[in-house]
Amino acid sequence: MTWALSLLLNNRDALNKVKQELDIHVGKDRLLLTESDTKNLVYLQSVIKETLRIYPAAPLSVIHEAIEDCSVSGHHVSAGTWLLLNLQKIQRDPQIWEDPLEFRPERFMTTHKDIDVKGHDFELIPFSSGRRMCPGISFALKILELTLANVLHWFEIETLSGEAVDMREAPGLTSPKATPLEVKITPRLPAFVYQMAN
Ligand code: HEM
Repeated sequence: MTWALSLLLNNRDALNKVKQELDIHVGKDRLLLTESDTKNLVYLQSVIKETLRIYPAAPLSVIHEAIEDCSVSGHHVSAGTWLLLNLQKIQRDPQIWEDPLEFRPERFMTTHKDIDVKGHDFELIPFSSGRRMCPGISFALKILELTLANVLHWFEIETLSGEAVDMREAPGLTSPKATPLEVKITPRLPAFVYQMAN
């Protein structure tokens, strides 16, 4: 959530496209979005994929142990070896992704429109892949979509100083930001919509 909001604040064109999509598919006369709304928000879904590509919540997988001798890209791996996947490195690999550090949700509507995060496309595996991949994937994606969509529907969001968000990462198991994201929020919808919800 934090990285998605930070990326959108630093990429106002993308933020405006999300808002346009919300205006078209939800409108400004209703507050709460539900799951049936989010399926129409294809640009927002691309924003989430692109965020999980550049800033996967877990940059490294959990430790896996080879149960038998095997070979990975020509490297011999003995049974019992502990293996970690560097998911972030794969997802930022310039041999696979053009301008990998650029935030371009449009990739997932054009050149990479058939790539998803469900563990089948090995260039994008923020939830890892295979039998031990993240069991929380469906829950995480739904909650991300719903929360991000609702927050961006309800509020105009700006940085406090109007300056770009500091995108430095801190070391950690879960991709923390080096500095907290601080934003100012103001209502985006007409007052009666918030009053109806009380
Ligand atoms: C955007 C959100 C999330 C991301 C990107 C994510 C990513 C991951 C990754 C990469 C792994 C390691 C898998 C492997 O090494 O093969 C993992 C494991 C796991 N995740 Fe998630 N996760 C997320 C949210 C969640 C949620 C919401 C839950 C629970 C409700 C959850 C529960 C777990 C569990 C239990 C494991 C360990 C699975 C095992 O070792 O068998 N995750 N997750």
